[in-house]
Amino acid sequence: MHLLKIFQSQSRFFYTALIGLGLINSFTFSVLLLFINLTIAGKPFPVWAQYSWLIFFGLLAISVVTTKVFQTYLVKLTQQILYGYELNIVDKLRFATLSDFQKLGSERIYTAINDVRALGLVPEVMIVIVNSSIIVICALAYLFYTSVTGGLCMLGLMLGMLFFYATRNNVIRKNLGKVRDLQDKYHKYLLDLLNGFREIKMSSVRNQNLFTRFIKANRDTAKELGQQTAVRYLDNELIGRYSWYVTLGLVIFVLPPLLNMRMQEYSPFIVIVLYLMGPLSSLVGIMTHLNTINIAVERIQVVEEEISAVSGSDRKPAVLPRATDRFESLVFRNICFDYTDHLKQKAFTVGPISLSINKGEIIFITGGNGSGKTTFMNLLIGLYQPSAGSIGYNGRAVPLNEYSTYSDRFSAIFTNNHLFGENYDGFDLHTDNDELMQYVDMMQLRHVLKIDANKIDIGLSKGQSKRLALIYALMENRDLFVLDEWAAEQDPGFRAYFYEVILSDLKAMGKTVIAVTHDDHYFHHADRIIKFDYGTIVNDETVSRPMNVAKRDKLLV
Ligand SMILES: Nc1ncnc2c1ncn2[C@@H]1O[C@H](COP(=O)(O)OP(=O)(O)OP(=O)(O)O)[C@@H](O)[C@H]1O
Repeated sequence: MHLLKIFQSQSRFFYTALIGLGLINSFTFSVLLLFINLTIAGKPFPVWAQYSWLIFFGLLAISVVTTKVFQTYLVKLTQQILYGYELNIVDKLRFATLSDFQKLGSERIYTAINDVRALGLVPEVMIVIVNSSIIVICALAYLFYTSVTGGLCMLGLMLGMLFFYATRNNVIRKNLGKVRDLQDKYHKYLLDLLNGFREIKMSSVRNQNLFTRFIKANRDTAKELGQQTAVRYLDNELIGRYSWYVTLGLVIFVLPPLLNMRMQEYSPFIVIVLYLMGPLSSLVGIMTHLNTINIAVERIQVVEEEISAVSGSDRKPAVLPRATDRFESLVFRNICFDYTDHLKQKAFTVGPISLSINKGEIIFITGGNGSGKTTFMNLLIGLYQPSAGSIGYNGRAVPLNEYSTYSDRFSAIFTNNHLFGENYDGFDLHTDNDELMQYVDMMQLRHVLKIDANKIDIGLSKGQSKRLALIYALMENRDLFVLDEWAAEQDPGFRAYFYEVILSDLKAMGKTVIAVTHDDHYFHHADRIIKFDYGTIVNDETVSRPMNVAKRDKLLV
């Protein structure tokens, strides 16, 4: 039923079209049945008997055309829903906060998008269900018209079969649900294998355990359940088909003596039993697909609701406005962020943090492992929303619904930065772009980067990929640079060049840089050093930065 509501919500003509198809086909199938029985009984068609062949083929043509029109409408509607769901999930996802996205888990998103594909089965399933059910109803009605007792017998038999199938189908659905849960976990293990390939290769125990205890165990259980389900389905089909032959036998051998019927009276029963065989087996056969669709719809809904809840679509601006004002100052007022465990209990709190950052400052963030540096950076750039406190940008408090535009003020390079395979930023990536080539030279990558067709090849070492990320950051032309251990992967020569040349160049360009670093050897190149411990700032001091021009010139050679 839920599926029907989804279709109606997408097209207000859906129920009308469904009822239209139902009425036309009910009429067609009833008349066809009447034709068959009258022919067997040797009676003429009650109206326009001389044109009966025309009526027969005319009705068939109407039914084919109606079904074809409905089918095409349904296919279009299904594809619209299918692609709509896909885009909707991705669209909502991009407005989720980072912490909510991390809680959701990427494997859930992958499987939800896979589930959406199951909706492609809807047109076939719906046409079979509508047409087969109409034939069954028409045949039953005709039987009642012929003989109430016979009709009651047949109805009783069908209800019995329906109960039998419904009970068996419950078990099948539960099994399919379990298979689907196993699929979620399987995706998770696969992501571990693909993302942690190096780590897997480095431990034969880990390698073996991942395969045997997780992937293989998961697939074995799924296979077992899959086999049970397939056997049950086939048993259903087999039982359905043969019980119908048994019904035919009862109609031929038991019904006539029991009800004292003559051949002319019970021949309609035989015709109807034969007439129903095809639709009934189609209905039983389509149950597999129907179950798959229902499970997929349930799962998509759950994931969609979860994504809706975290995406804050109410906070989503229709069009993201670009940040145009230049940076002057930023103030953190008692900002806190709570990490919660699976019971929603506070596990770790970063904050309260109060500080101010002014234009042109070079700030180094230091502190031991787990002291809260990354969390602070994520709060600073608006990826995490604080649980308490407020951020002031250029003297104005930033409301939650402006976080996405607030984030637009920063160019951030994370510890595990990701370079995109496509030019999503729309940069001008051609060798005749002087600005680009100036930054390429600044990063000493002129002979390393392959710049071609408005793209830059991303097959680079970690250090080089961070340099390319800095080129992109420069091309974004934002005022605030946030770098998380950027220099850690650079060779000693380039690291020195970064602290001694690049940072001062950024400052000269009017940039404000906030960088997490452990390179205490270069701390004197900062204007300020902020130290974190146990989630709070324990030291915030201004440093004087000596200008060593001779050394700078040497590094630039
Ligand atoms: N996703 C998370 N879920 C729960 N707690 C977390 C999560 N991420 C971080 N924490 C907690 O927050 C604390 C601070 O983490 P954070 O990553 O900000 O520290 P850090 O100083 O950047 O550490 P490192 O230098 O090791 O990256 C950690 O000690 C941890 O207890």
